[in-house]
Amino acid sequence: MRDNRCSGAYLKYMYFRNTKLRVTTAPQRNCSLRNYSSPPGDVKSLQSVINPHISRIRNIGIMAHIDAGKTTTTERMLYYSGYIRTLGDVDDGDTVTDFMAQERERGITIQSAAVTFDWKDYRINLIDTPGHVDFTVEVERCLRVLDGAVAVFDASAGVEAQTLTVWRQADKHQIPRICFLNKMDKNRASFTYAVESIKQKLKTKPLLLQLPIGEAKTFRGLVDVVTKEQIIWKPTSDLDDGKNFERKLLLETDDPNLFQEVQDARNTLIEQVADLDDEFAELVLGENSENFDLIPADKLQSAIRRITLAQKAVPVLCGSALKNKGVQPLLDAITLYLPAPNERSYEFLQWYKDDLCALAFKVLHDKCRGPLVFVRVYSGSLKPQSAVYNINKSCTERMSRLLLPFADQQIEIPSLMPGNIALTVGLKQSATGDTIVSSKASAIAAARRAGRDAGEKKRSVSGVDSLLLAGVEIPEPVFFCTIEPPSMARQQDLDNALSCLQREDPSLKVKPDPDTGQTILCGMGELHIEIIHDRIKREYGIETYLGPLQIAYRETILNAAQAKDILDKTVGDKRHCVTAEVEVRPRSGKGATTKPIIIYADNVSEVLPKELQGAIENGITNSCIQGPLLGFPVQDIDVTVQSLTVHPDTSHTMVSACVSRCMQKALKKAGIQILEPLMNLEITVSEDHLSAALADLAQRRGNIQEIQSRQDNRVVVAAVPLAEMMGYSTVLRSLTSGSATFTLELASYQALSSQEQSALLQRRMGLIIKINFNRRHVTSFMIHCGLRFPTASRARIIFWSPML
Ligand SMILES: Nc1nc2c(ncn2[C@@H]2O[C@H](COP(=O)(O)OP(=O)(O)OP(=O)(O)O)[C@@H](O)[C@H]2O)c(=O)[nH]1
Repeated sequence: MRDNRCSGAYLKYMYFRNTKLRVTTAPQRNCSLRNYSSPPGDVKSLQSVINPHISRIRNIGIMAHIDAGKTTTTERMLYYSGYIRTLGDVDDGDTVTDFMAQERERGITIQSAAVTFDWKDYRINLIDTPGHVDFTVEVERCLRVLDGAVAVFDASAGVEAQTLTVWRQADKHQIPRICFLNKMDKNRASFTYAVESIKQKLKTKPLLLQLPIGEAKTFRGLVDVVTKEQIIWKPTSDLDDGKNFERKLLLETDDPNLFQEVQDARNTLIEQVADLDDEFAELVLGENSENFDLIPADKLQSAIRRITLAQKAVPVLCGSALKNKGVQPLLDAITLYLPAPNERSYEFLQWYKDDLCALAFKVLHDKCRGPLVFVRVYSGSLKPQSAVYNINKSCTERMSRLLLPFADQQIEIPSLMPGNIALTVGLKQSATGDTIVSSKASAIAAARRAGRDAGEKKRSVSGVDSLLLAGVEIPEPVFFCTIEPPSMARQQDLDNALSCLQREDPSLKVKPDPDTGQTILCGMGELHIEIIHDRIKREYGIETYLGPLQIAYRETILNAAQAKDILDKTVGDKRHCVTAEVEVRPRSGKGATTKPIIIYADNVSEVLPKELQGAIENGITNSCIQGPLLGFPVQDIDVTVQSLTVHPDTSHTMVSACVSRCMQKALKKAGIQILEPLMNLEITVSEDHLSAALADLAQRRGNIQEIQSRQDNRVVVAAVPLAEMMGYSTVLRSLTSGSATFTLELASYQALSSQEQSALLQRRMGLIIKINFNRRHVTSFMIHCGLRFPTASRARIIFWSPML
């Protein structure tokens, strides 16, 4: 029976043979306490539980389009490995990895969850990642520290929009992968269709290691193409949990058609592998050239492993996680074909030798223990009660404890060796993407080695910069809205809550509105902002008010322009005097970057000290954060600093201020064009509802690019301005009786037409009106109109609105 206690902090004890480990649970999470049993009986000692040999570790992620079955597959893995005694279900909201209240209520994964378990003689550190496009950053930061991944597909849908995104992310981090065609039990599930779509859309070479026995309702098992064994799941009398299956050689007499199919599939696999692996090709061309049946399964498996690690092809398996079929062979394949941490090559490891080098990749906030920082150790070891040095923050921090993660529960451990992932307690400064080493001296020594290396290779790597493990690029948010506490007295609490949430979620941006002083929340999508709002209420007990969701437009310039500015100010007894002259030009080519490219005229660069250059660049960058027309970031501009004269006593702050003012003048002169986010939209809709969906798209300035067939459904691929997509899910649901699904992803920024631009300007600027309100009226007025109010001065409000 499942224990559903929720509440404050508690401790329980886990026994590894005779050693008792303390297990703690994050207190603030609304969780159902799961029944974790002790690890499998063949674990020899505590040491082998905590830090298995590196070759026996698999750090893997589960990634896919939304609803492909990642969490269901993960839950089965935990069950078969013995870490949970009862199977949870996404639809019942009781899986181990979806432990946040919002995840359980909505049946979707929002944050990645790490679990550690053993399968046969291997330690698997697994991260279940979200599939919704609003949480793509969450996927990427996990991929950054993983050595391999399982891409899960809905076998009735093949490759879907978000699969492409996560596949590209895995390509970027060069992660070897296995494909798992899930939902083989579903109506319209098709192994052939899914494989074909992997070939076509992911442009990869699938290696079919299994064939399904039956499809949709008749799906009952698999054939292992490598060993020619059939695997059939047999329900026991009262429990069909998938633990009971039979593996035996497939004989021609069992099923002559299937036998022939498997024979052909094995021959094709051998030819494919021989094409991609020279060592195996020699074997095939030598003594076994006449009869492929004689090629030993282990030789074929080793070659498939080499090919997978080199990312020349991807093994494909299939099953139905929900119907408890195919997960144990998937676990075997993870240990067989995905790399151990020491099989991945990282250039930086040679600079650290045996010193500690770790990457912080995720932060969780625990109300009692403070920030819990997830780290992956690449070299050296981590020990509790020790000091570590954060290279990004240039600070030394003390780590008090080390914990192994089991979703929302953790086990305290005495050390962490290379290749492993764990949680640290006590690191207050470290954030996602920070590189952690043992001491400042160790960082300097590694920087020296890296510098020597760079010199030998004639590359320019500047000292400590080369030591930073690449973090994760955080895309600019596309939505924003104001957020208000219920009363001024709770503003500080709200600020604290937001800063904790920001550390957990680097894609969440919080900034003050320079006009009104209000807090602005910027996020990756409607769902993202909704979840943050909900978390503030549940986890921090603050009922906040959100302004209407607005689009994060961009600004750019139409022409080149020059401007000159003189700043002459005396502060105290010091005279600060700067004269700056800049030219701005639109950048050709599509970059969509808000970072201006800065060039110096020869007469400036010749005499420019480094600190002064920093001040100039600060001024230029700051002026691009808020464009001159509507205050949106300015993108795609080149800047030339044509001249600069600075009085000897002038502070760098004054230089920045003067350059920034000069830039604002130049930008205004150059003429501003507003750019709006253009989204890639993919709608999967039945033939019956296709015309309704297309007619609606036409009214949303949608540009339909392609209509594809996906089994019995149609997939509409279109580009639509984000401004037209507010509340689209409700409209699409009513148009298609809830049968259609869609994904939306930022494609680019496009220029607004002059009419659209002036309509936007009117909407946003309107009239300047002064009103006197008391506090209660302000709040209710704000909810109804969603206008922009200054938090600081409640009584006298100045805002812009065309409505009044
Ligand atoms: N028919 C069928 N349904 C499945 C299977 N696996 C999962 N499902 C269902 O698909 C839905 C989504 O499952 P999840 O495991 O939450 O999928 P997910 O990929 O983790 O979803 P997100 O994390 O929200 O992207 C649930 O209703 C599951 O019950 C399967 O093998 N067959």
